[in-house]
Amino acid sequence: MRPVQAVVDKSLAADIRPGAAVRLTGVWHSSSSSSKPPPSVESQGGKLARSSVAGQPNSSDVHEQEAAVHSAGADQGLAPTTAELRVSEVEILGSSDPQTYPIQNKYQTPESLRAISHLRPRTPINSTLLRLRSDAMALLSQFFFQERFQQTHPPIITSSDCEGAGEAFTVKSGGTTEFFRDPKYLTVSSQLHLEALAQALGNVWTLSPTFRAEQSDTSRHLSEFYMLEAEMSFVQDMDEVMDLAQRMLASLASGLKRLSAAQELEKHRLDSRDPAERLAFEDLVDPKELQQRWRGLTSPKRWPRVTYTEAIEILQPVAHMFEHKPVWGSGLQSEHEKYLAEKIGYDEETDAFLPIFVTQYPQEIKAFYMLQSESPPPQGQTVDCFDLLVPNLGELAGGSMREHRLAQLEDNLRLHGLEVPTQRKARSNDMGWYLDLRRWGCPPHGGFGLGFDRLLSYLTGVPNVRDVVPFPRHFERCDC
Ligand SMILES: NC(=O)C[C@H](N)C(=O)O
Repeated sequence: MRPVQAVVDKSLAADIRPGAAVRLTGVWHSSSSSSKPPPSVESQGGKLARSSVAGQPNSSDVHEQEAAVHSAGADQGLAPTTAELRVSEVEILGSSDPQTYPIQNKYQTPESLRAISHLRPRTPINSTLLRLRSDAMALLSQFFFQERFQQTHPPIITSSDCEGAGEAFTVKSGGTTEFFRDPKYLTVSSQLHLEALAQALGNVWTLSPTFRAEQSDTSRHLSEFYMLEAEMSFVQDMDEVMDLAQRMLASLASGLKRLSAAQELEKHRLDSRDPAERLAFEDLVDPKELQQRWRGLTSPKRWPRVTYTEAIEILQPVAHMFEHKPVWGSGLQSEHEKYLAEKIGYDEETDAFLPIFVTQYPQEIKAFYMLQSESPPPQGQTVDCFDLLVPNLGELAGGSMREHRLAQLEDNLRLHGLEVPTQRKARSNDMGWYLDLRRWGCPPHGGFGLGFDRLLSYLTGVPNVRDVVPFPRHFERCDC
């Protein structure tokens, strides 16, 4: 769709109250004669909502604009072929009282806008972010379609906590968990179900809502978030999975660059003349760093891969910089992850931040389903897994090779203190079904999960993940 801009005389502009839904009719001025914008456009809350009727533009009749009504928004993009509608008639379709309309044409803090998440998408910056989110979904679908992955719908209500971290929300009906006979949970990861589907369909992927009852009130955590998960069958080794993650992100970033929402975001970033443009732009990542991120994502270089053991060796000499001491056998803290991403990921030659893969973590601190590494370091047994780390944010994605052999998977369950089901029982709440997958023809396989909202926050430089989702849910907040 072509971006359009409405130009309204001051006399008519007075009729367009902040928040009102209007239809604007007039004459088109177009810099490209091939396009055919409609004779009128509709606008809601200051954004052009949609074109109403198809028709022929008339580009002959436009003079210098007298008043480009930015108070009414009327701004759908910035591409050079922007069409201008010189408005001669304003029809009010839905009135709005400017005295009580909560979106003011002045700076409002991101926090105050989060409190009105039902109206926040009407602000220029937020609607741009949500359009960019939509573009990203379309590009990812295209990428996986081209890679011949099947998109699937794994369940939201599940019988197990895949990650075993005790962070699952329990599903209740009328105050009890009786509805399904046994307690059920909102999914923390679709991985186990994707494994079942990958055995049947070949490579699969999903972008699904995921839930974690983590009491982490940070700019990186949501209780309801979207996770992109991919599972590959018949995989030789984990390099194939990491290669896929890099290809996917590179293709997404280069696709986004060409679309108007990303360009529009750049315009909002640069244009601070209109106070409304600055909405939600507090603590924005420095534009130089943002470019370094995008250069890294689209770099033809292979992203660095270091083992967890090597990472600990890098961290230990600078242990004084951290609150938590880096020791082999403990998880990497987010301060460690950020340091590693900046230190290892910075590519001087291209002035870019390449995301980095940290691989082979100790088995004890990782999930039961991961495959043991064949040649672990002297410090202890590790598993074939990876975390994808980026500067300022830390972990963006995590993946692994899955233990595909029944006996070894049972050993892993024991090692993690989990129950080993002997035989699949109908209606049971245990992991029997997951072991069944190993019982009958399980090829080596692996996959990853990537936090989609975190990715958008990384791509846009909007530091708080709550500002790239329409209705954020997080610890102690679920307002509408
Ligand atoms: N699909 C995945 O590999 C994601 C993994 N289960 C996680 O939640 O981190």
